Amino acid sequence: MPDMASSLLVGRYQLGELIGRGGMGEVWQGRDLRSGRPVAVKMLTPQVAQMMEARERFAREMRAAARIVHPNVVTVLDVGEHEGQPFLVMELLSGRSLAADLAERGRYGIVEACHLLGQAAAGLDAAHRAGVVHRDVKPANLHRTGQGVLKVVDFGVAHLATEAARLTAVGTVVGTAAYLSPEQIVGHGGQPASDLYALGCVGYELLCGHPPFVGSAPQLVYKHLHEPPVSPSRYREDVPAELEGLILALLAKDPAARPAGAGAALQILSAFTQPPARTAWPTGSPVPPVLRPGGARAGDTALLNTPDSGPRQAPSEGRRLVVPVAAALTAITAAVVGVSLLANSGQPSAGPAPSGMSSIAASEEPTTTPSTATSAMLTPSPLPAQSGADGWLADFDRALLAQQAQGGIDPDLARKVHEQITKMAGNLSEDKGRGKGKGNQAQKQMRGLVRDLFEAQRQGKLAADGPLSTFLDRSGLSDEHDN
Ligand SMILES: Nc1ncnc2c1ncn2[C@@H]1O[C@H](COP(=O)(O)OP(=O)(O)OP(=O)(O)O)[C@@H](O)[C@H]1O
Repeated sequence: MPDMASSLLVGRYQLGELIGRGGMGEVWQGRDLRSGRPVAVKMLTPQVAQMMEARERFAREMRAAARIVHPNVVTVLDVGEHEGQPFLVMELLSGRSLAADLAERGRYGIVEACHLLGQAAAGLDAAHRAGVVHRDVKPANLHRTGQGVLKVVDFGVAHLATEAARLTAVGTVVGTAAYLSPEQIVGHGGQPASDLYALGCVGYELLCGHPPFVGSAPQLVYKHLHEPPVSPSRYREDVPAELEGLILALLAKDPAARPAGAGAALQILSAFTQPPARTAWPTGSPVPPVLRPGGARAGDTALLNTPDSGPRQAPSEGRRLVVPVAAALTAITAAVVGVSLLANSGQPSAGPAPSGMSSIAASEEPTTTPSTATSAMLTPSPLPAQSGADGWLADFDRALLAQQAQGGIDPDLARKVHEQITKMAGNLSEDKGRGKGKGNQAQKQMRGLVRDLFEAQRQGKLAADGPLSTFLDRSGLSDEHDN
């Protein structure tokens, strides 16, 4: 590959240092001279470019990827060609990939693994809802930023080489084939369920320190197709049975037997994570977070209090799951059915919204700003580091998804809130890139959104119990709202 250092792409993107190399190309630090924004630029190798069935397809996939605006998905900013070499421009991430993290740490504690996996599931859920399938979910494509936010990267790039080519290409096969679903191996991949299988492989690796199947490429192919995975609890006995059930369900050979969607997986994972670490409003607001009287806190329960104190002895061969996979699947299905029933019945809606109701809860179309009348009740304070707000929004969205999976929120309201969150995340990301934070405006929007949800709670559109309601209570804004 030609040395691209200091190159100027399409008169706009100035390349700096090389960040790293992968099978498809190189990733460079860069700067968008038009906006001044620091960016990451992925240059595809000429070989990969030649393997592309059509350049229009690459551009089409990248445009699709650019539509996914979510705190757990890297933002794609632009796509182009430099002297015949395709490139894509992304937000520049701090931190490192989970692959690099895993290489150093070996494996994760239960709560941390679920937290990371939950973020990956949230990002994939957003992509699938936007009609985009990743096709190459693996630790190298899950980036953990310096602020601890996980971002799914490399959407839509995997199609550039066919699965068959990737299976035979020396050097690329082992890393990728370890996460390849059975249906991708036989050439029927490219559906959301394939991403769920790969997510299961990643979850397994986070918990056990290695993916479910290891070996040479032909061995991996055989095992993915025919061999049942060894239960994670055989490698570490502190894996809760329900979590093990989820991982094994994700690894089902038959795509139809996997959880119905990434959102369903997220719901199960949420049960194992600490109450979000950043549920407190990220402003350093003088108002302390409101904790529910008697509410459980991270580490209070034996279930959550699972410090990872290094390798443990494998439990005996005879160990059985306390909750079998079928039960976990039933729980997942029930959650999903619950959501669709809710959508049909329109519950828990409490009838038409009164005219003075907030924009989100009452209007058909989502709006970017909350109604000013009640926003004025909340006193905005300056936003902190925008990275803090990123994480807060990611937690917010996870809590929303978990609440939705429980059927505790009006589906229409959930959709609008999700749109608001993704819009705010996009605004924050853009502001950060331009180096000029619209902190006050973003903060106003977030406060307005919280206020709208308290209003929705009063109207019966949001259940008072559940992950989102707990998140709101702990936002530290509830007593501002009550005043
Ligand atoms: N937007 C980004 N900001 C910062 N670093 C990034 C970004 N995207 C990718 N990287 C990093 O660049 C390096 C190379 O990434 P790349 O996607 O080319 O390779 P890979 O994912 O390791 O392998 P492959 O492309 O074969 O799947 C990795 O270390 C990755 O973490």
